[in-house]
Amino acid sequence: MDQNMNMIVRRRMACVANHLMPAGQQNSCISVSNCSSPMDDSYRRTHGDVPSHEPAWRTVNDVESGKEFTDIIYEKAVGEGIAKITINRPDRRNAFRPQTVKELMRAFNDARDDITIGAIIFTGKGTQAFCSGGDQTFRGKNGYADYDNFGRLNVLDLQVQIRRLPKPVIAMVAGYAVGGGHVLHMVCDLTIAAENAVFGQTGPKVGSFDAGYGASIMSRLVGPKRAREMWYLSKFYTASEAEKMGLVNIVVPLEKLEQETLKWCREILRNSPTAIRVSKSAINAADDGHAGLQALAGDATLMFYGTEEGNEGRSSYLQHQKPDFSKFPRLP
Ligand SMILES: CC(C)(COP(=O)(O)OP(=O)(O)OC[C@H]1O[C@@H](n2cnc3c(N)ncnc32)[C@H](O)[C@@H]1OP(=O)(O)O)[C@@H](O)C(=O)NCCC(=O)NCCSC(=O)c1cc(O)c2ccccc2c1O
Repeated sequence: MDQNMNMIVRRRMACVANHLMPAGQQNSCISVSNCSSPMDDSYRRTHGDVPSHEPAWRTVNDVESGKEFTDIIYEKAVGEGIAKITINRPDRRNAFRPQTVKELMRAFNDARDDITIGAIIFTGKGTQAFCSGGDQTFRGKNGYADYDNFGRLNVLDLQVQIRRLPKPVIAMVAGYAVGGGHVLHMVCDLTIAAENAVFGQTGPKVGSFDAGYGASIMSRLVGPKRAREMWYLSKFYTASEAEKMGLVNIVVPLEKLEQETLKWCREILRNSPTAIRVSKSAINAADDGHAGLQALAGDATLMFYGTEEGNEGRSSYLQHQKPDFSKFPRLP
């Protein structure tokens, strides 16, 4: 066996051994990219490597106003199914105010509705922060208020939107992902972190807490003991600590962050969109209760409408005829 083959076999065995270990005991130093990239299986030979070119980004305006967004940048990669949504308040470490959240929701909604988009990157402008949570200068007695005389906690709606969005949302994190910004990366499907990323909750330090997804999804990701630690102590964690805790998928050098994130997006885009859509709703289903079941069940209906059996019912109804369901097998 030549040296190259030897290495491939050792990596494959390490991956398999790691996969068979009980959850929580896996060797976290074997990163997914190390597992998948050097493989020389038939799929890889057929499909080749994931392209690594820089995409041409096209800026998308706010559909509601027809003008440029003020607090975010919304882009789509020309000819590829990738959207990128960037919080653009770097001087405040990308803290969000209600306007930021409203713009984010409109961009995510557009990316959901655009059937050419299959993966959405969510990030922050610059290298110092992904997002530092709610902008405390806008915080009042009943939430965050900018252009209104009343407060709101509209980031909670954004969290739900990302969780239910039937396409993968990938958090691309450089610098701080703290407070409400930490919750935002946790609700994303995947997190790709730069080596300079810093993770943590800050709420208890500034008189706040997120007792919704900020607690429940975190507890699922890192386990209840760690979740308590993160909230009670409000410590910060390095990217490599976060990777070991299961908070992030991979850590890469800062200069490779976007390249790696695009690679993951392109890898996803090579796969079946329906399989990915149903995987997302299935992974969320049990934790999300009725809302989770509804998303998964909606996927089943969506697919059923495309079948002959589904169409038999619809067309018979429209033609005022009895449907003939006898021609469809009652499968075991
Ligand atoms: C993120 C930091 C650790 C970065 O520290 P660093 O030293 O690098 O930078 P500075 O601290 O000097 O920051 C530069 C500049 O930005 C301002 N800034 C940073 N973050 C915020 C912020 N969140 N709000 C307002 N302003 C911010 C900072 O003041 C500086 O400005 P100057 O004018 O002074 O130069 C560090 O910045 C930091 O710890 N930031 C605060 C993090 C934080 O506590 N966030 C809020 C947590 S609460 C929250 O996010 C939240 C929001 C919600 O909407 C909720 C809804 C429902 C339930 C719960 C919610 C919730 O908890």
